Amino acid sequence: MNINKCSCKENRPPTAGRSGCGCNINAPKIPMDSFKVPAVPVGRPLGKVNENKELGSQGAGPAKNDDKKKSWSLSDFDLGRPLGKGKFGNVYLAREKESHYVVALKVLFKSQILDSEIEHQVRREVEIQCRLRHPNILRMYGYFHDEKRIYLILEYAKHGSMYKLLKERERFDEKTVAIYIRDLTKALVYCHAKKVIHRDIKPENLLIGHNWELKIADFGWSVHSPSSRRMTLCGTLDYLSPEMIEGKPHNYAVDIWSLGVLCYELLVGLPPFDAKDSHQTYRKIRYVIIKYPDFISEKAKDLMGKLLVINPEQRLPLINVLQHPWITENAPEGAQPPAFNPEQKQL
Ligand SMILES: Nc1ncnc2c1ncn2[C@@H]1O[C@H](COP(=O)(O)OP(=O)(O)OP(=O)(O)O)[C@@H](O)[C@H]1O
Repeated sequence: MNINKCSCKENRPPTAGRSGCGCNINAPKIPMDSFKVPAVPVGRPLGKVNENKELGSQGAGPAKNDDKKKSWSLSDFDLGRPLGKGKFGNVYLAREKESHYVVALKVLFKSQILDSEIEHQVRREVEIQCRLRHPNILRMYGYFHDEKRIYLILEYAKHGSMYKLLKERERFDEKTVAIYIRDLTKALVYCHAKKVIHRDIKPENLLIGHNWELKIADFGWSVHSPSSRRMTLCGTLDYLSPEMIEGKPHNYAVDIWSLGVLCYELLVGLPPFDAKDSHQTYRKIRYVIIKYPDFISEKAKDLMGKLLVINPEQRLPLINVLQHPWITENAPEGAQPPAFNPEQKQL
């Protein structure tokens, strides 16, 4: 096991509040110019974006009516306020000029991507996310690039990241978590049916949409299965499965493990294997040492206990997660996540 600094140049900084690289140094390199879209001049179009004009998260997205114009460019969009800062660039609210469709434009700097040797990761994120269509998966409508930047045209998730919401709320009640877990499970069933393993499910990679629904984002670490790709690890291991931290081959079951970790973190406010250093976390994951606070119900513990199982073959299949009594009782079909407002009391 390598839980020290990884030898790759990725140097993925820890996410606020935890670390967790899981870089993949063995993935094939794909040159930047494989983004075969004509370069467009960089110019910052002016214009005020009214985010309430969003067409809704289930809309078809911005469409190109003009057949002659095969690709997007920055001049197709009015840029609005920054939505957040990522490791390799920023995300802006934007509106497609013709359709007035509101999107999030993720701007990545090519120089940083090349320096960090993560072209393969960006390319994989684009290839995989563009193909997926599910109400609980953030849509990627397309991409374009210019000399210095790559632009990803993403569905706009109005309520930002799950990580931020969890920090504000500290933890969620069981009904809310059951709805998030039900929806995430459905999205993972869909991904796995398309032979995509996400491999990086955690609150930082989940966004909250217009109707407070959960959306899986960030497919940078996902792979098509079967895959011979391995992950080299560095940083904190919070969401990684026992087989991953031990560098063993892994499959779809890694997403089932992280579903269990997520369920715990959303209910408790801290991940189950949280410890003062990564060696302690490693030991806790390896022997599945979990302490449940008194306020966690028996049924919730039962579900988490069936997900957080060392042997990947013995983890509860996703389809059975949807039939588990904790899910069916707390998140019956049609139950939607609650709307939160900052004045609402925490639990
Ligand atoms: N589609 C979106 N809609 C709304 N807000 C978004 C969207 N995408 C990103 N954001 C906001 O921008 C922040 C940074 O996003 P970004 O994906 O660049 O971060 P990141 O986790 O560092 O990504 P990566 O790991 O891919 O570099 C998010 O935490 C979120 O608050």
